[in-house]
Amino acid sequence: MSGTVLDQIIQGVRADLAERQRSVSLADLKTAVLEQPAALNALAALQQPGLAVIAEVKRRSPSKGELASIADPAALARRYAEGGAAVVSVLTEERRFSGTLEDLDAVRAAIDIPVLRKDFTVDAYQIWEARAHGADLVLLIVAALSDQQLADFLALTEELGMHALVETHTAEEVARALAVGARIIGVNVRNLKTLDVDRDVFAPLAAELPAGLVVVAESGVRDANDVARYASEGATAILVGEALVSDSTPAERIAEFRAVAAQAN
Ligand SMILES: O=C(O)c1ccccc1NCC(=O)[C@H](O)[C@H](O)COP(=O)(O)O
Repeated sequence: MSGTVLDQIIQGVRADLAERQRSVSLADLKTAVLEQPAALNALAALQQPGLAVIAEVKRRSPSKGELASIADPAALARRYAEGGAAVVSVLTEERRFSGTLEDLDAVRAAIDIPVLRKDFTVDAYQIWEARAHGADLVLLIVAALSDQQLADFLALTEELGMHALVETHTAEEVARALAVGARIIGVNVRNLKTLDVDRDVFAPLAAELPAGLVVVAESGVRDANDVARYASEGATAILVGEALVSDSTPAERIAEFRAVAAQAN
């Protein structure tokens, strides 16, 4: 298989997507969307005072392999919500992350805070699918999309009453996210093309972002020191996977992260 890690992931995502498209038509998804309650306001949840925590349900990853078995994603999501998470992120990519749309359904049914469908969005079908499964927020990775796709997918997301976490990793990607009017911008310190994690990536990119946006520091949060650092560098939210799924008391960890950030500012 050739190309970057991101290219390889997307190749698998497209193959799995084609399979789902064969079994569930877009028309059926649109009907399912009509039957869903309105999306929760993830933007408002992320704008509440204090550092917002997006807590991720993540079983495995290309960089670390197996992280946690997570037999009951709903139970984990409830613990995240009890700890004060603003949003729960559910990885639904199957090949590399062992996530499923069933995980999304289970989490959606278990909590009443916004849910992020975390996947590699390359087709509008996935946005309809996210809403049909109760998601309030979708991920748009700038590196994986053209400017036109980014604008179209953001517009569709908002038409469906959801919000988008628009993920960047470079100054050029930040400029592209701003150009389409993204209001929730993530800076992923993990380079999805190489898997390198470099926490120094966050501060200069966060400094480019105008006040009033939700600025999410994504990846590489190991402990309270990392949280304090991201908060002092301008993060208004953090997205945490590994540190929470490998902790026996994730609710307490989230509460600790929020308390630490309050002191850092
Ligand atoms: O986590 C990976 O190895 C990974 C590899 C390739 C593409 C995406 C990847 N992760 C997605 C994420 O952005 C993270 O799950 C998320 O930011 C949480 O990261 P962490 O707290 O470091 O688990």
